[in-house]
Amino acid sequence: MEKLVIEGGRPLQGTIEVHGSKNAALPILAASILAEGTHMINNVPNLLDIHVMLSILSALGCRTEMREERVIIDTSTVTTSQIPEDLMGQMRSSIFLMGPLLARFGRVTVTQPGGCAIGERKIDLHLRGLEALGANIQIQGGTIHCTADRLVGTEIFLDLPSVGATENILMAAVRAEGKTVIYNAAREPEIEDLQNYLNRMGARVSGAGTSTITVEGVEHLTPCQYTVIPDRIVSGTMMVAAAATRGDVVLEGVNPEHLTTITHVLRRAGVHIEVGDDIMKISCPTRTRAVERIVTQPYPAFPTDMQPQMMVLFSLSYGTSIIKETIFEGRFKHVDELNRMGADIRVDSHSAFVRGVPRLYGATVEATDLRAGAALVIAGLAASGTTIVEQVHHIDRGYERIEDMFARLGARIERYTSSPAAKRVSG
Ligand SMILES: CC(=O)N[C@H]1[C@@H](OP(=O)(O)OP(=O)(O)OC[C@H]2O[C@@H](n3ccc(=O)[nH]c3=O)[C@H](O)[C@@H]2O)O[C@H](CO)[C@@H](O)[C@@H]1O
Ligand SMILES: C=C(OP(=O)(O)O)C(=O)O
Repeated sequence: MEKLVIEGGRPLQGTIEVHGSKNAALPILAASILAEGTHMINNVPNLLDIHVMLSILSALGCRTEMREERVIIDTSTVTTSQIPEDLMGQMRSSIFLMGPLLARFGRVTVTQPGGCAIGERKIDLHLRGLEALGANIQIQGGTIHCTADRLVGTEIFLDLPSVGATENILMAAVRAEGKTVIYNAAREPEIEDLQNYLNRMGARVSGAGTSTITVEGVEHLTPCQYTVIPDRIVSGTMMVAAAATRGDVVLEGVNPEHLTTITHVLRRAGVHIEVGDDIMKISCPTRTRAVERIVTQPYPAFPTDMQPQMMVLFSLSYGTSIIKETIFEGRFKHVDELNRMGADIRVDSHSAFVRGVPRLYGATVEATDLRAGAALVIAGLAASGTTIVEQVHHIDRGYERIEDMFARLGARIERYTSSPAAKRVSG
């Protein structure tokens, strides 16, 4: 069990480069199955979820190798289209293998995916989309058997713009016969990145980034080299951390277009933000002010993956802010932990009422999921005294050694493996 120990109260200062996007890299790695041969994917972050995806690809028979931020995958040696249950359960993104395996081999067997415990997270839209393309789906106990002699393009209307369902259906449709149109598709930048990778391999996809995606099926795809986009949630987390500690931070290698909503909310709170082509400067010399109300919604609205982190900033702002969470019904688990650090947050149904306090205080808190964990780290950086964040493995799913990232900006943060004697020190 690892924990982070943070001595708070130091403004973050300096320059840092943001790593590649987890949520773009995961479906892209899964999509490599669609084309037989050797793929080279660059700017892949060194994260727990990425290693789980590589383990799944290896279990299927692929040869995989990760060197620094480059992944090489040879998909010509696949021997099975059944994903081991223990790997399926380690993350939500294991479900991304369904579409590609079905499209290439005509069959796939999976169990329920794992992932952050932030809500029910059904997969009905994934399954219905694959069925619409011609798949036969049998569910026995917890196992889902999916087969198809052929996939045929069709019109699919998603009841809600699910990111994962859009990506899964898209990956199956690229090798279906004829034309598929996905209506009410999710519009996240990671879907556009997947479209670009698929098209680089010879697919004919258009419309990603809008709510209608059109796919003209092709028989064959060719492996290629591709570079993943920067992680907009890691970028946003660093922006909020800079603001909450009243620091002065430059982020390099970011895509400011993907951060428009977060930038807008931070500016309303009084944070200074300068924007260049792939660089952003965040400074916050004085205490921020409340933002009356934000609502998490599908892109381009405010992202649910930034809700816990923004709650920390609001906890320290003048006045009362309201945050409404509309995507995941169980994504307020960080509230109790923040209140233990001196925050004043009350949850009523899907809304959190955040009354700003002048100061947070160090405490021992538990990361219940990935972004809740990131929020607690920010709270610890801004708080007076010592904060211990437990269950760090959740944070490692989405941030490349978060303690190193913040230590480079002057934070006092250390990771302990089992006992303080076995600590690894940063900063
Ligand atoms: C790896 C990845 O990219 N993860 C992101 C992806 O997750 P993920 O793809 O799982 O999120 P979805 O967009 O699918 O989920 C949105 C909502 O749709 C519901 N739903 C989804 C699928 C389905 O078949 N049935 C159904 O009811 C979910 O329970 C949730 O309430 O988008 C989320 C919403 O932006 C982000 O928080 C996650 O970081
Ligand atoms: C919820 C997240 O990831 P996942 O969908 O992989 O659980 C996240 O990245 O915040």
